[in-house]
Amino acid sequence: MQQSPSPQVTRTRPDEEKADISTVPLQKLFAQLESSEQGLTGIQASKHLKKYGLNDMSGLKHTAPLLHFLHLFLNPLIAILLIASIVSAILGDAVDAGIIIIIVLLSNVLNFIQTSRSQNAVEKLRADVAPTASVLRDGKWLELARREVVPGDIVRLTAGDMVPADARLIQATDLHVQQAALTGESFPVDKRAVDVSDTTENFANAPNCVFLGTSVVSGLGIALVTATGQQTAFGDIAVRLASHAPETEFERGIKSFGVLITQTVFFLVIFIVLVGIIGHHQPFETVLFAISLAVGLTPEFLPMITTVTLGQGALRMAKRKVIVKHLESIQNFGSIDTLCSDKTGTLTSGETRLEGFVDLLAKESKQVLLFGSLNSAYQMGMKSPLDEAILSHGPIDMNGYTKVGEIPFDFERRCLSVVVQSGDEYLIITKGAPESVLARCTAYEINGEQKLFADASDEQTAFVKMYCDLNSQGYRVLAVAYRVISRQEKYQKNDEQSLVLLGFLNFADPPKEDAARVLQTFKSDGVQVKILTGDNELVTRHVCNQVGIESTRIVLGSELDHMTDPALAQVVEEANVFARVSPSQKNRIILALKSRKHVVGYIGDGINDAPSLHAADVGISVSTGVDVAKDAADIILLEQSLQVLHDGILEGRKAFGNVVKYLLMGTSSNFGNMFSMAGAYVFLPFLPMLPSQILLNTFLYNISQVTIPSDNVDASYLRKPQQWNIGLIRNFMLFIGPVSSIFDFLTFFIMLRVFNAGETLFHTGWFVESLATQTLVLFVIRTAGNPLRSRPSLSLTMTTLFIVVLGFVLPYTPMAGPLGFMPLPPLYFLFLAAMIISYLLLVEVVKRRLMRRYA
Ligand SMILES: Nc1ncnc2c1ncn2[C@@H]1O[C@H](COP(=O)(O)OP(=O)(O)OP(=O)(O)O)[C@@H](O)[C@H]1O
Ligand SMILES: [Mg+2]
Repeated sequence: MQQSPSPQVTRTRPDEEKADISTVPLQKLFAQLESSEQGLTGIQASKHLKKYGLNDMSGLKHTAPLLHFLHLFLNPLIAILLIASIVSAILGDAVDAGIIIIIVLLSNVLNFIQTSRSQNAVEKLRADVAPTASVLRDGKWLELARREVVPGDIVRLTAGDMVPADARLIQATDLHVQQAALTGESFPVDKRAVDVSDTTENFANAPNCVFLGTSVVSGLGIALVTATGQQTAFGDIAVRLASHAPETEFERGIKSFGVLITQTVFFLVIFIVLVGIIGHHQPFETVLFAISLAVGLTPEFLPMITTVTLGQGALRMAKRKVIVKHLESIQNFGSIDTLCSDKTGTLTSGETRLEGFVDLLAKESKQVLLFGSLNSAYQMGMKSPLDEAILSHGPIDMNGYTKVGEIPFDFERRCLSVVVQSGDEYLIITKGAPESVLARCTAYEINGEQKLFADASDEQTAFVKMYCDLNSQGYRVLAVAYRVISRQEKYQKNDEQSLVLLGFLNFADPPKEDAARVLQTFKSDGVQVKILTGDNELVTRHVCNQVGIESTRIVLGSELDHMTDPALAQVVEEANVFARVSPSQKNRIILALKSRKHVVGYIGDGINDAPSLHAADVGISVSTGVDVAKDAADIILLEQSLQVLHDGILEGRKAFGNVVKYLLMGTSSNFGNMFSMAGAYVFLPFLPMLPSQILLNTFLYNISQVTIPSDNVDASYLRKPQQWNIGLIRNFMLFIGPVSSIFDFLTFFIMLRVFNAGETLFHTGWFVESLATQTLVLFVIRTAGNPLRSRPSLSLTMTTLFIVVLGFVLPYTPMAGPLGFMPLPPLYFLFLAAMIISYLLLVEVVKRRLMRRYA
């Protein structure tokens, strides 16, 4: 942390009697503070942790892995199936029941292991970017995970931090806190370590308390934590803020898919039970058959496959320096078609250099540099790249000036002031965007001589021209102004008036070398980039020209204020560059883009970016960004680079592509199979497949799918943003399902007529056929193009072929007896080969049509 010069610290002993404001008795906490200035000891801290729980909204509740596992058996279908098998075992058919139970167990074990493995891996990644707090423990300042903060801890607050818990200030220096989330007031509120007797009225405004859910805009504070997690005063608001944005298209899609399947399962079960009652079947057998079919139909591995695919995507992204905070956001990440970005640090290097400090005659001026430096050095907000540039310009003698006050920067005013004492005089020194500063000036100073601006003065026009010329050459410009002010308890925004304009600071912030090239790759991959910057239009245009962003039309923040939402929606479609926009205007632009059905990504690293990071479909921040921004983001880049972001987006598309493959498989081939089964049940004198065989079939099929997350995705698929397409999935079910049924019925016919099959031969023949067609069709469905041109991953090929071969050899193994199989006549395999080939060809034809329609 950067130590600010001469912080004037006010220090008060808190009065415990009067300020009992939290759920934890303050007396006790302060007593501990008295006894040591060391913070809590590790032992005390862990005691408190046990007592008050983790500092997050979930409290200490952590479901044990065993519970997770058992949860898998709570699925009603699985529960009924298990009960039914136990009954069946008691009634006599112990072998069959045993097989069913074993398969269910194996399925759940596989499911559980896969899911928890990828969840753990993702959890680890997330821990690396988890928010931290600066906490005093055993006399040392530590960066601890924010959830480990406990009541009684002493925490340190600096600009850009999120307040980690409810706390009472012990020390504060020019501390300003943004608590819009609590009070709606967007201008930072100042906080002091004072004693207050009455804290009951308008609690959030208590000047000596800071709250979870707020953030530090400027200044320093040291505070004693009084409440954490669910015990915090405004915890519920914080929960709402932290809680994830509305569910994504993908999550909605998965849900509606689930509903579709449940309905189908429901009707299928009723259908079979009815047929069973009317027809010739034993009731118990019927029930077991119906339930096995239902289990076969439900894509029970769907959550697992989604988690594993997204999890592997997250790991691959991490290798490319992109950390995903919420797995679900990967899908949105791959769907981004519009990327909104700020300018500094993303397009430009962010290593801003101070190039000039001039008076109003455009001559180099030591006073402009001195006043600029005083302002930058004494302000305790986030040091912007502009401040860093001023401070790294070289040593400046600031002796004789002590700081007495500050009016922090905000993105609406675009300027900031410090008040310094020099001798008996107090000066307010303001620096900021030239138009903002000029608007607050009534005079100007040349060669030490002050003159008032006349109304509509020529001088004013001349000064405007001065900075505009610099801007057009690509320089960023700040104006510096000052005036003599009286000693006041507190300085406020309206003290920034009647200022005297002194001169300008100009900065170079050249574009990144690879920016133009990377922007081109975004374009060719279907992502349009829009620039939303707080900087002015001249500088912005200059940078845009250099990196090849079309900027004939630059929309200004001031124009936005006069636009209705529908008009804005039109404008955001056409314009690529928005300059001098405030945080709330950035937010409006994003909402407007969303209203036009764009999937919007927003990348930003500042306090001012937090609202937009929330509003966008995917908020992207950088590991060096402020806590507030990282908190609001879904994705964190370990390097502020558009290239990294681009790579990440492609990984996101890949993960999404693989989840969709699984769904298409589940809805088409698997679904068709189960359907044929129900159909066969109507006319066959025996069950078309035994319940245990159905489950084995599904289990093996599922195993073949477990490697889908590792599969390659076609380059053509990665070339454009991908969106959830329930229409495609539904039509796959409606068209590809029946295609597989055609071949199933053909198999039935041949089994019965050509091979005169009895029950066991029939079961065996169909088992082998259905397993082979069901799994091999993956090679067709996994690509929108020609399957021979698209290479599947090695592991996917291996598992799929292994399962097919396993199906072929099972009837010849000792397992055949218990499973109810018998060897097949050799002629059958000839027939099977013909079937498989024509099936795959037919699916290919239908697939092409469907894919083209939904492309
Ligand atoms: N520390 C500062 N002191 C004075 N003025 C500042 C400071 N930081 C920013 N400004 C003014 O506020 C304007 C907006 O800030 P800034 O450029 O950081 O906004 P932004 O929206 O984050 O844009 P970007 O990141 O694209 O540059 C700047 O152009 C500058 O005029
Ligand atoms: Mg910025």
